[in-house]
Amino acid sequence: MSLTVDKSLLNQVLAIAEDAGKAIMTIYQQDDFGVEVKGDNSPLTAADLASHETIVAGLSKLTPDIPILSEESDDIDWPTRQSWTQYWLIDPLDGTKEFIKRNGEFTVNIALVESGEPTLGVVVAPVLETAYLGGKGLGAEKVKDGNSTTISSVTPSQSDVWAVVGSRSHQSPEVADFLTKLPNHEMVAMGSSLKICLVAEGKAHLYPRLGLTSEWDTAAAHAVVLAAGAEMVDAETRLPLRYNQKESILNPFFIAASKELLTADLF
Ligand SMILES: Nc1ncnc2c1ncn2[C@@H]1O[C@H](COP(=O)(O)O)[C@@H](OP(=O)(O)O)[C@H]1O
Ligand SMILES: [Mg+2]
Repeated sequence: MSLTVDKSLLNQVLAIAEDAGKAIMTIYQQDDFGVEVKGDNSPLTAADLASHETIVAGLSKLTPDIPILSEESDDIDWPTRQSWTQYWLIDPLDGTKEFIKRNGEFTVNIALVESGEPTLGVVVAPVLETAYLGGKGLGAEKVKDGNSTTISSVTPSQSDVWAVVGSRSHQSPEVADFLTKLPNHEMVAMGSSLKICLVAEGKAHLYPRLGLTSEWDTAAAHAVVLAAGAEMVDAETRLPLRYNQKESILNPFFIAASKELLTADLF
């Protein structure tokens, strides 16, 4: 069965992501949630797992034939993944470090990837009560307090101070070096996929991620930013970021910005 990306599918996926957000909030509100350290040294909480279970149950019911790759069930070999033309790529709790710090800057990410391209994405920030949605041919929107607004990326004019967004918990020397080459700019620190969403809604002009991420960290917000008129490119080749093209699940270093800014050859 092949899925059609439409408004109805987007809303059904939003409902699943919101349910996952509720499961996370039940744990967020507890005085003491346990934190484990995973094999890759990253933190894991009961909230990551509760969100994972909720999303897998919801998507399996919605689309029983479409495979799911989650940060919390990533043990699927490359020959199997390589055969997928359509799959759900999810990060049940992106920004686990921000969750543990209780600063609200974490998200639930659900993306549909088709032939390497993220064609539908939902990013929910449960504490901020905000959702970002986007789909190919559907545009991008932000839903806050039940109100939906259309969002689009913005290109800075020559006199604008560029708003550049970067990770709150994972800085890199490469980003520090990159910033020295930019025109007048200010840096905003933010956790999780919210950085890409800030580019999608025009609150940030540029997000240089010159550090490691995995494909589930970016796919959902990537679909939103594409629908908002921006792009995410490999920082070296400047080609659009693609998914499920290789055995490693790691993304190359990348840059997110409006298409116009990326083609202006200013950095
Ligand atoms: N060295 C590394 N290798 C792979 N992914 C990394 C990484 N350092 C950070 N990340 C990813 O960056 C995400 C957090 O992004 P940010 O720093 O922008 O808030 C983490 O998501 P999780 O919180 O889902 O594990 C983690 O997957
Ligand atoms: Mg993540």
